[in-house]
Amino acid sequence: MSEATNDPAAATAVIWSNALELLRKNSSLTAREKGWFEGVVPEALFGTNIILAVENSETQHVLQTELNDELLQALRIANGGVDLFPAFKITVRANEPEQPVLPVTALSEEAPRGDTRKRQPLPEPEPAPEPVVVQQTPKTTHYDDAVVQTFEDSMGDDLDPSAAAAMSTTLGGAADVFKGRFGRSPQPMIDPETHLNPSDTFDTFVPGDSNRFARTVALAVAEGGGSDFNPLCVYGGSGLGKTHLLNAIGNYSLIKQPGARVRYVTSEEFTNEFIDSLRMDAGTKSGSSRVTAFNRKYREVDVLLIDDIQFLGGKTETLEQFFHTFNSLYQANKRIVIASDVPPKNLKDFESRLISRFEQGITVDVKPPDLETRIAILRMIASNSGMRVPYDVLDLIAERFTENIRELEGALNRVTALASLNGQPVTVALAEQTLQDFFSTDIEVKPTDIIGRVAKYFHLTFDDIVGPQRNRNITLARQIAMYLTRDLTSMSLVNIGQVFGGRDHTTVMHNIKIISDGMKQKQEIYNYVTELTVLLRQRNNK
Ligand SMILES: Nc1ncnc2c1ncn2[C@@H]1O[C@H](COP(=O)(O)OP(=O)(O)OP(=O)(O)O)[C@@H](O)[C@H]1O
Repeated sequence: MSEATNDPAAATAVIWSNALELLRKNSSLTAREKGWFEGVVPEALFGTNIILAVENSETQHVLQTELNDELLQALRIANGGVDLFPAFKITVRANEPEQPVLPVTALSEEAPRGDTRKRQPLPEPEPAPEPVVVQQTPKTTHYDDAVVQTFEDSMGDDLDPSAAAAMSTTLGGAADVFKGRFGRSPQPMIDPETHLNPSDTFDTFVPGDSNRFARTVALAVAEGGGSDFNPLCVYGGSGLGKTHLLNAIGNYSLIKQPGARVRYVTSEEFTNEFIDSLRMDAGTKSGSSRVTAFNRKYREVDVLLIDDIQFLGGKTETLEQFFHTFNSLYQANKRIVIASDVPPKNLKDFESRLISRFEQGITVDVKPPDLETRIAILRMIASNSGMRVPYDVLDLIAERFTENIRELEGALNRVTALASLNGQPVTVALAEQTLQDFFSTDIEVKPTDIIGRVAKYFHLTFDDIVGPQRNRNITLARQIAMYLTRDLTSMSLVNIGQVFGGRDHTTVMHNIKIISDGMKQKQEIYNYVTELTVLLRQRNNK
């Protein structure tokens, strides 16, 4: 990878460990072939060369001939897409018993062909380097014009203009604050064509031990790298960065190949679009024109990124459709990336033919981040938000929220919101006070509880919150309910949209952002969210 670190030894070790991991997962190599790489020790980087120490001339010969292509490919990917050539050095170790013994490999009980010498133990893992980011050329597209919105603009998605104006009045100076003190508020927009979120890039994805391999492979896929990674399946728990990685692949693919047809879709959207196409065709005499259009839309992309695939389980017709879409893209060498909450083999109610196709490529996981990574993520978010947050506050949040990065973000947002409202600096005491109700993160809250509780709080009905009405109070209540649903449950944006009367996930995202920003600007918004959170937590504690 092109991960820069000031320590050349650490950089060499990181590149080799990523390359080795890729070679271990390379399905075109047998276990015996993979064994040849296990005793290799990376020594140094010199320009475009990496010095690899091997134990004997036979290993060197095999790596330079039979396994040369695979080695070069892995090194190039691990080096961030830049060619890196191996230079071999044979190390003869004193005290090495000469008698032939079976090799020790991390992968297999089989010995690599012809290797009869004892293998060197694997090098001690290097300490994790400081998180660094891949330098990515900023994308200059129409987002640049679209991202900037005033507070009134930002109310627009779910409000008519008069209601927006009224709302702005109710919120007092909020609109002015948005335009004034904080300048123009950046509001990332989902690209209508690709459905990508331009904020989710490799630049903003902090690497750590929990996700480093997933990120390396994702970057390789975005670079257009090896067919061994097709399809790429990313799995892991909620809020650990799967959606972020999918978007990063899409965004980076567009940088590498500006004309590429990239499409991000959740499995719910895929299902809904398919059902709509069937329903619309049923009402016409024009044969299967809508289904044909649906097929064309998904079978003519260069990169298909499909999120939350687990939700397709048991949907027989949609799965059948997806199977054909998958085959058509796969055969045309188009890239397919899939995210799910479980590894492919554990996907429920999926036919084995589809699971085996998923397993043809590479499967990587994202795990809960360790403390250092959580701190690095919080530092990045804080620095991007422009708020001054002392490191001890970030450390405190990182220590308390361990399982889910979305919760980390939510906690930091609450702390900075309160500080901003009160014009106070962010301190550990303030963070302790703000977060005391949120430290227990294992309480399950249902979206219907949230909607019911928010409705009652604002003297409205459940139907008002999920219905189409756009008057001021209802809109605010609905936005707060959406924010709380995202904050207190692990539901995806698409699922939240469905619960809230079938709204689009971009509308949900937009409304959540309004409340997240509003909490920093307006005391009553902050109070509503805080009081409702406490009420919901108490209610669910009983
Ligand atoms: N390594 C990371 N660096 C920076 N931000 C991250 C990282 N991982 C996740 N995030 C952020 O955490 C939040 C949750 O991540 P994301 O939505 O990608 O999770 P997910 O695994 O897709 O969750 P779900 O399964 O619930 O949809 C996002 O705002 C994302 O940008």
